[in-house]
Amino acid sequence: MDARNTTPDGVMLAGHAVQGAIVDLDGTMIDTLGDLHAAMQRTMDVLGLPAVSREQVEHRIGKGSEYLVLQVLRIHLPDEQAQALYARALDTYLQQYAQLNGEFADPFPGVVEGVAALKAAGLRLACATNKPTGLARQLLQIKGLLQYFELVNGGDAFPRKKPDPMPLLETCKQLGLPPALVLMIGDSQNDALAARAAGCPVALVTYGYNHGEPIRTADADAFADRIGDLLPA
Ligand SMILES: O=C(O)COP(=O)(O)O
Ligand SMILES: [Mg+2]
Repeated sequence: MDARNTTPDGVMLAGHAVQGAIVDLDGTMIDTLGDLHAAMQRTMDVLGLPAVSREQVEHRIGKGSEYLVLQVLRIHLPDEQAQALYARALDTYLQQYAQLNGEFADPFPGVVEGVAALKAAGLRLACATNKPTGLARQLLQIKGLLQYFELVNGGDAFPRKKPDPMPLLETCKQLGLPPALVLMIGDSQNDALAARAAGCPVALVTYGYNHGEPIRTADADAFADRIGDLLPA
């Protein structure tokens, strides 16, 4: 640990002395819009439904695959028909996604260096995403990020997803750290709400997907243009 940036309680990040960080995946570490759009478009093709735009997908990222698929169906279909098609659409989407995972996705600028710097500063790192765990682990591995994380918990890891605090509380338990000592780093108000409810400090990156809303409207302890900016210079 760099002595300038540390206190007896941990590393100073976003105004809090912390010993660990939980990092979100989509929109925070990796720009997955290309993957999610391609998987969703292929799903629409299989189902014989009209095209879906990148923006329509972008505004529905962050609450898990189930939410994305149902909300995209609802763009074109009345609710009853969307519900009736949902199980088949989700199944198709997950199959299509598994076939292209990582092909149209890349880490955002500064992410690999930033995550490495958090680790080098002595922080315990976990990833908590609403994406299914298997796809998340595979994507982090492909992009050279898996090695930095002790734990990866996806949207299927617990009964409830972010913005519920459960994934963060359970991840803190697995790390063996109290939530107040674990910084949540995310890109959406989902992450901020989950963190506040769990009692974790929270920092938000400014470049991700926030359901089409300006990110600075979310309640956070810090905002960062790059993950590495969270660490004192
Ligand atoms: O909506 C998803 O599938 C993933 O979103 P997250 O990685 O930002 O939690
Ligand atoms: Mg996200």
